[in-house]
Amino acid sequence: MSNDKIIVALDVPDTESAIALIDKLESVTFWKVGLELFTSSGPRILEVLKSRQKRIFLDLKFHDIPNTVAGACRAAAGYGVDLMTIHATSGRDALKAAKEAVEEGAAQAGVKPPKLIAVTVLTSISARQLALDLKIPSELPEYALDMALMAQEMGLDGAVCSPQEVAHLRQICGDDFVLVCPGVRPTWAEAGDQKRSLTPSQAIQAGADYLVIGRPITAAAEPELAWKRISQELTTVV
Ligand SMILES: O=c1ccn([C@@H]2O[C@H](COP(=O)(O)O)[C@@H](O)[C@H]2O)c(=O)[nH]1
Repeated sequence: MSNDKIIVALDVPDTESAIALIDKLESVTFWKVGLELFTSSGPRILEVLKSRQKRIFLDLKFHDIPNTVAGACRAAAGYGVDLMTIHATSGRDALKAAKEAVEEGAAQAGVKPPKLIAVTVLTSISARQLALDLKIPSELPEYALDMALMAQEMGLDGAVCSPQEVAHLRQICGDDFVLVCPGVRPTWAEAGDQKRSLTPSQAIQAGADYLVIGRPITAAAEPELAWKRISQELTTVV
């Protein structure tokens, strides 16, 4: 089991902290740039990663009307990243417009189009919160599946889901649909704000293509050791 299935979340406040971490964790091949770092650093951080031949998940989780998400996706696809996100709850029209815009933006920039994947239900939301706070009447696993199926129908390449739903989504959405799981926690790590977790080996065994792991590595006293422990755990997965 190769450790290129692990995407490390570069959730740090600025470019300098990001570079320090990238250089410390040399054997990480796939990094996620999210809202915090992209807001502070802008596209510069993507150039840093590309200059080191890293793969990039640009996780900006767009959520807006079709015209606005399409504009954002067109621009972001031009950066030459590998994966991008939109919230499935943007709706059918927005998902379709976003997918078309990704293809256009990449073609205009002369780069390979990134895979566009839809966030189903944030992994920080519990079943209770989905019902009581968000007033969604469906059971959480069914709702996550419905969001993934809508994204698939609109031509998206995959979905973000918690490790607890990934087996079900894999079974229904098929092997070609990219399934990316955050909310992954080794037994020795704190859950923090994640509500629907499994361990790295459980998540891969359940059918995840990629795991997104941040704080268990990046906030560890020794990030290299944490990364090694997780990589080692995955070598046991058959
Ligand atoms: O449902 C989602 C979607 C995205 N994320 C992102 O993944 C990482 C997880 O970081 P940890 O430190 O391992 O909790 C983070 O960047 C989130 O923005 C998610 O957690 N859940």
